[in-house]
Amino acid sequence: MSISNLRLAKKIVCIGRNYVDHAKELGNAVPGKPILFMKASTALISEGEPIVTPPGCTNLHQEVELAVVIGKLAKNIQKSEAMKYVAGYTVALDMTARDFQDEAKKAGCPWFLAKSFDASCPIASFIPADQIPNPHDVELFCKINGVDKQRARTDLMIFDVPSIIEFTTKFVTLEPGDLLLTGTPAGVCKVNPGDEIEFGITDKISAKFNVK
Ligand SMILES: O=C(O)/C=C/C(=O)CC(=O)C(=O)O
Ligand SMILES: [Mg+2]
Repeated sequence: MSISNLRLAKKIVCIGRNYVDHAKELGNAVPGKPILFMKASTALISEGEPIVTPPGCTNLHQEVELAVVIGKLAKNIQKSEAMKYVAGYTVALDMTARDFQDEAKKAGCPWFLAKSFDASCPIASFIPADQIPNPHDVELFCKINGVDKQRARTDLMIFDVPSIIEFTTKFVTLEPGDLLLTGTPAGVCKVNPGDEIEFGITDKISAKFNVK
């Protein structure tokens, strides 16, 4: 497989509540260890395809996130070795049906439908690792209809990329092409059909998607 074809990812592993301000804006405690969940690969969409509101959802949120692209098979990887397994990066939206998630949280049920519905993971293009020497020194942004909603530097992550890889690969083998979404900063909000969402890594990449 070609690592740069992000649509070939087998798994999309996501980290939740990885920025203090985002954990707080949703009234959550700051986690002591990474919170992991997954999106199906059928969640991936590329520019030109619409973000489709899932049936019955009345509170669809955008979450801009730095995404790490895994370059080689990774199992039980120590933090000190972790960056050798990173082929590159992209930027993604972790689209979230917040009403489904709130309902699932209240019932103590999984977030699967809230997070993994079709078209819930719009992605930009691949950036090779050498073009981002330090993934904790970039700025993420997200605009809705041209208005800034999210803008934050990735040094605000609670768990950095090597810590996430070490923690994840204790439990789950990561395969070439898999995507690791590293959590969203503050500023998530309701998006509506007809909205245009533009997001990216400042001075590196951006992408635009429309909500249907
Ligand atoms: O705990 C919640 O209410 C919501 C958490 C998330 O949706 C977590 C993320 O996906 C994130 O922080 O990026
Ligand atoms: Mg997220």
